[in-house]
Amino acid sequence: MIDLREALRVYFIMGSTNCVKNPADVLSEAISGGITLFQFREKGEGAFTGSEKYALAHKLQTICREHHIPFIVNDDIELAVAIDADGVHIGQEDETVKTVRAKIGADKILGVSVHSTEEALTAIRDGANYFGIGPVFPTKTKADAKPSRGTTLIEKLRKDGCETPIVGIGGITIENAASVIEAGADGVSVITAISKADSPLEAARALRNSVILKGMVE
Ligand SMILES: Nc1nc(C(F)(F)F)ncc1COP(=O)(O)OP(=O)(O)O
Ligand SMILES: [Mg+2]
Repeated sequence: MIDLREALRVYFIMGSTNCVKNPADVLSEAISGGITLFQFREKGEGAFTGSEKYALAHKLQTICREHHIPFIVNDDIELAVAIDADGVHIGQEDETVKTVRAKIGADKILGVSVHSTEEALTAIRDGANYFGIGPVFPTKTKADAKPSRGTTLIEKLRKDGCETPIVGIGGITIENAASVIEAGADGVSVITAISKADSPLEAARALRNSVILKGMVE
């Protein structure tokens, strides 16, 4: 298993509906800019389905493989298994952690969205490798997002001694990303801040610089 604390640092999440430019070009630029992990999240109005979704997933996975960037699939466990993704990310409304862990096997990455200590404890008990916590700030990207809660839960889990890798999500920008790390997260995840940037490369680079503490991973 890769070192998730490092891999979660600059976590880009995207699907075709989040991009202005060609998704493959956006991902290539984001990788050049220094993202450390990628999540394929093809859902919502106008998203690809079926064979087109598989084709895009395979195309983006190939780009990630060429650059040794782990490729995570959001929600779609069947797709993840079919293309041998590096892992999956699920929320509280998706299949249970226990079921998904059984489907993907022991050495794949399993990320879970958690919104409380109870959800975090259950996720760990059932085999999660990292937590997605948010929305930290208001977001327009996820239509059914819960109200933003700042970094309260991240700070609480760390104060209670939780050592599980955590990535913050929701409305994170180059300007507010450092505060999420200071609160105790190992990384930040973004969609729009990179996918809708004029230069996804520059946006990824700026985001990386804002969260990579000097002297750590350069
Ligand atoms: N996709 C996500 N990725 C992360 C990650 F940790 F990777 F940053 N955290 C949270 C979510 C939200 O996951 P979920 O609650 O299932 O909603 P959706 O399926 O609409 O994304
Ligand atoms: Mg989900």
